[in-house]
Formats: sequence, structure tokens, C-alpha cells
Amino acid sequence: MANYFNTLPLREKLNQLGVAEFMDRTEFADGVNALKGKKIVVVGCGAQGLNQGLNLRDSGLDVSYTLRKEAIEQKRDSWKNATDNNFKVGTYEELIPNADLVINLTPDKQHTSVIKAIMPLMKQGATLSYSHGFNIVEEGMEIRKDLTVIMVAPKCPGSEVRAEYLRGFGVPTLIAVHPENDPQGKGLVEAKAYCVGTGGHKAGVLRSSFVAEVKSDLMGEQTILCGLLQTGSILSFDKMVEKGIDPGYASKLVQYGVEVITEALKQGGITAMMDRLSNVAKIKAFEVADELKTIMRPLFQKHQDDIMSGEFSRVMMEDWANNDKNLLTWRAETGETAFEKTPAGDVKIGDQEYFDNALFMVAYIKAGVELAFETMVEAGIKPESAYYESLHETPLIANTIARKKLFEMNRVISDTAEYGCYLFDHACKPLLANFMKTVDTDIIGKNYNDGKDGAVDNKTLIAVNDAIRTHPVEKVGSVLRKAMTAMKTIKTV
Ligand SMILES: NC(=O)C1=CN([C@@H]2O[C@H](COP(=O)(O)OP(=O)(O)OC[C@H]3O[C@@H](n4cnc5c(N)ncnc54)[C@H](OP(=O)(O)O)[C@@H]3O)[C@@H](O)[C@H]2O)C=CC1
Ligand SMILES: CC(=O)[C@](C)(O)C(=O)O
Ligand SMILES: [Mg+2]
Ligand SMILES: [Mg+2]
Repeated sequence: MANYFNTLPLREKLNQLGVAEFMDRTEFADGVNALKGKKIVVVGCGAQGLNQGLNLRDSGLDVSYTLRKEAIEQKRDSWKNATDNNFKVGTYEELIPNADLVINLTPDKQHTSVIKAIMPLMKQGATLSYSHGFNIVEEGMEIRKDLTVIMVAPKCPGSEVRAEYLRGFGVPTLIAVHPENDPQGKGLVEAKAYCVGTGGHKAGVLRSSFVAEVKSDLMGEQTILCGLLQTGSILSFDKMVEKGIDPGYASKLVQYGVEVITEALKQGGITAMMDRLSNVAKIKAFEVADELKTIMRPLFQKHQDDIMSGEFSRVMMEDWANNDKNLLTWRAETGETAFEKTPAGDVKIGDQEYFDNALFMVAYIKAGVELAFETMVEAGIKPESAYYESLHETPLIANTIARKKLFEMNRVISDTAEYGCYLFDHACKPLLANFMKTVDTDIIGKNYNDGKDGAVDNKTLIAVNDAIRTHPVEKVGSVLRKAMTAMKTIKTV
């Protein structure tokens, strides 16, 4: 098998990379009907598998799980996830032959072996679905020509796919039909019904492509969503402790601050997040973010370049072949960081304090969201896709950090995302080393407004506000958020 993207002529590369059409809510008027009464069999019951299956069943669909034999025999967590939630569970041989829709939600590294095992069992004309394009695009997996191949990719960790559904909302989702596998022309209808079943149509859906999804998803997760949130959390905590701030306070400010700060981002974009700062703090955060963007831009571009060329996938698949040696080593190292090992202190931190005392966090989040968006768009990814992947998903990842720090984030996201997160973190920390020497507690740990009279230069403030509001991510974001009429405010600490 060869990287599918790299086999395409440039014209077709750009064509498939550029598919990202926002779908009007009326396009989902038929709800789940196209899949009503159909046998839906999910392969794997992990972060996406369990949570998507719960949503699909609650939406009135017939869902069961097929697990590898050892998972059933050993009653592994996946078996417990499915049976504790009263789903029917069976082996591939028992369930795949009667399935109308097989949803592959196993880890990317297992896709080739899983597809080779289940494809011969799939009935003529059935449909195979993925939630990430890696196997098709990066590995070039070829699927039996009578089968329809679709993708329904939530731009969100599995846990939040369920949490937003239970709030009566959903998560932005990319749907796609593989151009090499749509023999009956039913792919889009089934992908739409599946998307409605997960609740994604309430948050916003892009008709995308396997190429556009994978090249944007890998970039978002490696940089702003997981990589920079990891690097920023660790650097913020270490700086506060180095400067004598109580470790318990520092731990709580970072663990919960990222959720409180990015909740403003989710509701009103970077503008709303920055507006939570005083004028004098906003100008400082703007300046810090600008400096961070200058330092980190080459790293963001390298990640996008390596994703586009297939170099990232090649390097990660070497680790797969080496039994995940690097992934497991880096996971253990992260668990040993002081931030991870210091419990959040039993100290009261008010909502506004998370902004006033963590201006540096606001700054790196602004820098990361804008950089990820800018880098994706300049690489040919459409603004709508880049928005969902950079800005909207950041608070959803932050929710996992608020629950149980980087451990929870790296547990819930895919192994693919986790691997890319560590690659970024290892490169970003040394890149920011000199900058961090200039950082003091005025921008992380203490109230930046202390001792200041709040006066600012009018022209400077006007220019800063204008620059924030006119960034392209704000323009596309204000349009896409208007479609999120069912978005709920989450209760942060
Ligand atoms: N995690 C996330 O939030 C997101 C993930 N995705 C995509 O969703 C897909 C699933 O990812 P995710 O939910 O994170 O995966 P998880 O690692 O959470 O779950 C994987 C599931 O597959 C099973 N599994 C593992 N190895 C094998 C194997 N060799 N054969 C059969 N089953 C196996 C596991 O059960 P057991 O080991 O017990 O057999 C488990 O049930 C991936 O393509 C990912 O890129 C997309 C968006 C977000
Ligand atoms: C949660 C999600 O969208 C990620 C980060 O892309 C993933 O877990 O692969
Ligand atoms: Mg993703
Ligand atoms: Mg991903």
C-alpha cells in the first residue's frame, strides 16, 4: 500500500484538500431515517466507539459492538464498556456478516489488520465507516469495490461527543465519502444520517473529504489542541513554582484555568476571550501572543509540512512497528512532570481570577489558535475546517485537562493525536526556553492589574481591538457560531 495522497496529481491533491462545504441544517431534515432499522455494528468500544454508539442508540438506531476475540474472552475494558451499557456484543464472525453499516473505531495503528480481518466478512454492498482518514489516505488502504466507504469525524474527544449530546447540543463534524468507494451513490445519505445520530448536525457539519479531514486533524491535534496545551500547561506551572507561587495554587490555576479561559473562546471567539481581560492586560496579552507567534510559527509550519508530505505518518508508523516504544516512553515521562504530580490546591480561585492571573495562558492560547488557523489555511485547508480544528475544539480538549490534567487528555484523544502531541511538546519547550526566561509572575500567577491605574493609550487599544476582531479566524468563526443555536454554557469550576 502507498500513501493515497502522494499518488494524486497536484490538481487532485488541491481539489480534495479544498473540500469543506458548510452544510445547512435543512440538509439533515431526514434525520436518521436512512439508517433506521439497519444493522449498525461498531468495531471497538473505546473513546469514540462507546460514546458514538451511545448517541446513535439514543437517536433510535440499532447498534451492537464487535470486538476482537481476546477482548471478549479477557473481558477487557472495551467488553465492559459495551456490556455495562447493555449493548449486544459479538465476534467479527457473529456480527459482521449481517451488518449494513460497519463503523471502524479501533486505533489507527490497527486499522489495516482490522480491515483485513473484517472486510471478507462484510456482505455485498454494505458500508464501512471511519472517524479519521489515516488508514485510507496515509496508508492507502484499498477497500472492496462493492463496499461504500464513508467518514463521520467528530472534531472532538470521544468523551465530549457524549457530553455535548447529553446537553442537547453536539460537536462539529466532518463527513465524507471516499471517491473510490461509492458504487451505489448512497454514501452521503448514510453519512448524513449517521451524523444526525451522533448529534453533530446541531453544532455544524462540513461536507469534507478523507484528505481534507486527515491533513487538518493531524495538524490541529499536534499543535494547538494537544501539543501546545501540553507545553503551555507545563511551562506555566513550572514558571510559577520557580518564582515561589504556591504549587497547589499554580496547579489549580493551570488545570482549571485552561477550561475557564477557553470557554470564553468557544462562546465568542478570541475576541470574547481577550475581552475578559482589562484593557491594560489585553494589550500586554496581545504583545505576548505576537512574540509567541513569531517564535512558534516555524514549528507550526514544520508540522503542517511533515503532515502534507507524509513524513509525520512515516515516522509514527516506525514507532508502531517498534511496539509504540516512543509513545509509551513519552507518556510515562509526561506523567512524571511536576504539573502532573502536583494536585490542584484546595484554594478558591474566582472565574475572573483565572483571566487576571493567567494572562500568559490567554496569550499562548490566542497565539496557538491563530497560528494553527493561519498555517492550515496557507497549506490549502479551507477556513471552516481550520476553524473547527483550531478554535472550536480547543475548549473541548481543555475540558479533559480540567477533569484529570494531561493524563486525561492523552487518555481520551487517539494514540495518533497523543504521539503528535509529544512530538510538538519536545520541540516547543526548547524553542520557548529563552522567551520563558523573560516571563515573571506578573503575567502568570499574580494579578497583572495590581499596582496599575488601568490607563492605556487610546490609539494602541483601538489598534489591538481591531487586530483581534479582524483576524480571519474571527470572521469565519462568527458565521459558524451563528449556526450553533443549541450550544450550552458549561459549568466551569
Ligand atoms: N479519541 C478521540 O477522541 C478521537 C478518535 N478519532 C478516531 O477514532 C478512531 C478510534 O480512536 P479511539 O476511540 O481514540 O480509540 P481507543 O484507543 O479509545 O479505542 C480503541 C478500541 O479498539 C479496540 N482495539 C484495540 N486494538 C484492537 C485490535 N488490534 N483489533 C480490534 N480492536 C482493537 C480497543 O479494545 P480492546 O483493546 O479491548 O480490544 C478499543 O475498544 C481512530 O481512527 C481515531 O483516529 C477521531 C476523533 C477523535
Ligand atoms: C479528539 C480529536 O479530535 C483528535 C485530537 O483529533 C484525536 O483524538 O485524534
Ligand atoms: Mg480531531
Ligand atoms: Mg485525531
